[in-house]
Amino acid sequence: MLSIIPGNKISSLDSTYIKEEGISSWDLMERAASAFCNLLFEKLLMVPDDVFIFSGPGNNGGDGLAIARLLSLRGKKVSLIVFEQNQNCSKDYQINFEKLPSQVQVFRWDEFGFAFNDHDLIIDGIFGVGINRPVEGKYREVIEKLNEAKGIKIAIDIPSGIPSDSLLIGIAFKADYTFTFQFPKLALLFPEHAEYSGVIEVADIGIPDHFLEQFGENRYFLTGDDLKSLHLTFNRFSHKGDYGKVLLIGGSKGKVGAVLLASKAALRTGSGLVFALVPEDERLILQIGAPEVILANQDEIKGLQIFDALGVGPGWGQEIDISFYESLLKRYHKPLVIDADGLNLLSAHPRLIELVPNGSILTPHIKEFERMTGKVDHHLDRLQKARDFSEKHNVYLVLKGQFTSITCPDGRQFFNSSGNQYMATAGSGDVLTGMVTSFLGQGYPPLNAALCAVYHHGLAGELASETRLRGTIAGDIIESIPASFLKLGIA
Ligand SMILES: NC(=O)C1=CN([C@@H]2O[C@H](COP(=O)(O)OP(=O)(O)OC[C@H]3O[C@@H](n4cnc5c(N)ncnc54)[C@H](O)[C@@H]3O)[C@@H](O)[C@H]2O)[C@H](O)CC1
Ligand SMILES: [K+]
Repeated sequence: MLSIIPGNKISSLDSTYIKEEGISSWDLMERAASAFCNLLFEKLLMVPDDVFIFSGPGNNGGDGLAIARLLSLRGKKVSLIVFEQNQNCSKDYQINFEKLPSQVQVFRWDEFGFAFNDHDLIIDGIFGVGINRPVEGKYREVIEKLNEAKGIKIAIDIPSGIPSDSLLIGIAFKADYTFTFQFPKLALLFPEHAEYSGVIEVADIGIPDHFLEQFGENRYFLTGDDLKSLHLTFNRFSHKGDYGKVLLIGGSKGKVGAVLLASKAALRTGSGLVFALVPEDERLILQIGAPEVILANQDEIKGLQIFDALGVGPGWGQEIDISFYESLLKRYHKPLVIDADGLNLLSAHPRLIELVPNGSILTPHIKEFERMTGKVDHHLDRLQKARDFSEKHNVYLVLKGQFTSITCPDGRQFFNSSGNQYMATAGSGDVLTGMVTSFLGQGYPPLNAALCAVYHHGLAGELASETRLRGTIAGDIIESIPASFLKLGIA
């Protein structure tokens, strides 16, 4: 799995890697530049003919120079805008400057006119992960102009101004796309930086995962390549029991739809038997909405251990009999999934959190999370609080949002790459609850259940929204779950 390396370790990673590979730092920069160009032609339907590249004094600027050469050789009209005298720039910057073809027009930043068209391509190679202070002076002036400019904007590695692992102070380049090298830098995953990063694409520069791992700090980026090995395999001799028996508990007047969505999602994720416990008056709605779901009776609720997994909380409301919740937590000893009001009730009755079985999976959105842990200042703070909470209570924490994070009791943190903005729709979280519960009930270890559910949920959302865009609803995500399995080749 792709490790996320903190910015201050990237130069030791580079130097150790190039030594081991027997290549030069220039070779690695060349790989980076050509990976960037390949992504450019892959991701943009039409690569503009007029390209403007802004190169700062470090290796991010050096990448810009190499990209200028490669794009010029591919017939683009490239203008290069520089800030410093060559002798004040990094070694590989200087080498690449010497290699520029004569067709590339070079401007000093203060000689350049800043007149762009809609179809121009602007590439930001001003600063990368080596930024060490807020952007001021000429750099600020240029970035402000670029942020106002027309054209398609792409950041090399990270938008200039964003520090690799912490919160932006001051200004930064606002990119439509960020092509980041080998792994996403942590700060690209912060919601505070969404308007700067644009669409994030990872450009593979050939450093193997096991090598990255040595420099990482237990943070990983979850991609489709990781998924297959996390799945259990079933065959034609498998019977209903193998696919697990799960129980979803929730629903209240007007909110039984949440349990309906979670139950259907559990069925589509492969659960053999899905039971639901909803208030007496809501049973009929559930049964009509999903005939495949079995309504749980009192005996089943008494003997909870017959269930392989429980999903608690969707649409539950805050008015439930808290002693029932308490007895549920006392009587069920396997990991369970807690969402929505199940979490809000834990915040309102903190003594209950001590009863949550070890290894349970809690799936809060940002507001629910704050109710559990107190006020959060920014995403980095949130990620730290997630680690503290998971460790203290021995639970897995799935923090929902763009790049949903999954935090383990041992501190490992995984960031999901699938999903899109169209999934921010009512009931989407209930679908996820049903999916996690389903995987848990099928016998997946809690971490794998969380990782598989989160990734498939995102991919199903992407597939559902292909034709429905902003009209995508939670039910569409459920219907696309099988297509997500199919896409990853999982039987
Ligand atoms: N393995 C990889 O990921 C590779 C990354 N590459 C690229 O290299 C950059 C990082 O390069 P580095 O030289 O370390 O830093 P920068 O280019 O970001 O800039 C450092 C440069 O800028 C000065 N500086 C820093 N902050 C400021 C500021 N606010 N104002 C003015 N000047 C500032 C600093 O003093 C230095 O002179 C990485 O992002 C990738 O793009 C390689 O290509 C190889 C593979
Ligand atoms: K940059």
